[in-house]
Amino acid sequence: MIIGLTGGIGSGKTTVANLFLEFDNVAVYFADVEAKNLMNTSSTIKSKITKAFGKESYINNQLNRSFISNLVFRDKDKLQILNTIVHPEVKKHFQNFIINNQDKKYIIYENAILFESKSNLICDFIISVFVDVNTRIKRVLLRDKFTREEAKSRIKSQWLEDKKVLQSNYLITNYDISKTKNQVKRIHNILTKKAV
Ligand SMILES: CC(C)(COP(=O)(O)OP(=O)(O)OC[C@H]1O[C@@H](n2cnc3c(N)ncnc32)[C@H](O)[C@@H]1O)[C@@H](O)C(=O)NCCC(=O)NCCS
Ligand SMILES: Nc1ncnc2c1ncn2[C@@H]1O[C@H](COP(=O)(O)OP(=O)(O)OP(=O)(O)O)[C@@H](O)[C@H]1O
Repeated sequence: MIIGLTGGIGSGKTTVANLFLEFDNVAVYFADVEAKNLMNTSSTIKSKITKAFGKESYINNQLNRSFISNLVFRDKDKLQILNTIVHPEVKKHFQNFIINNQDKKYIIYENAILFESKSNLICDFIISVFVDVNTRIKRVLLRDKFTREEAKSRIKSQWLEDKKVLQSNYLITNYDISKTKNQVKRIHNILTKKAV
């Protein structure tokens, strides 16, 4: 059983995904982490990115993230090009992860842009993590070196939260972390029964 776990930047998906990782028999795939690894290791992705965005895309064989983010979060067409290069490879990589984790009760697929990349289509159920946009911006500014404008430009490149929540099966509101943990336990109990 594949469970999509999504939410906009700074909503707390990774925090929630790590809570699911504490249960036995649950595997978690962190799509953004794997995408970043693949962008540095896959020769297919590297040559396509270099062709699309130029040689400056890589420094010492590592993705030049500030260069790419300055391009793609200001220009929807460029973001679309990047997504078209990266996402098919992530999807292939995830298929292998599924094969290697067939013994698990269920697999959590954590992805900031689950709906935007149409990865919701491979999920049996979807969980959205939600906090209001001002809280998200505050948390992102605390966590990253982003400016407020950089955080906002990423938010603009993602779907509105309402649209995601309406298409989700479960909602986790992530303010007080102890309440978040209770919601995770409740959903885990439901999913464990469904997986039998
Ligand atoms: C564009 C890149 C190089 C910018 O790197 P940078 O270090 O500045 O930001 P970082 O990776 O920490 O991303 C911050 C947040 O931006 C959002 N974000 C990342 N990629 C995307 C995207 N393709 N579309 C919309 N939002 C995105 C996520 O909420 C993410 O947590 C990087 O985000 C990237 O490699 N993105 C492509 C991989 C991808 O699509 N990941 C999303 C899930 S597969
Ligand atoms: N309930 C909470 N209370 C306070 N801070 C929190 C809470 N949940 C998460 N955070 C913090 O908020 C920040 C964003 O959380 P997290 O990295 O889990 O979000 P995310 O949705 O995965 O973001 P991104 O899309 O950018 O990867 C982190 O610094 C995290 O420690």
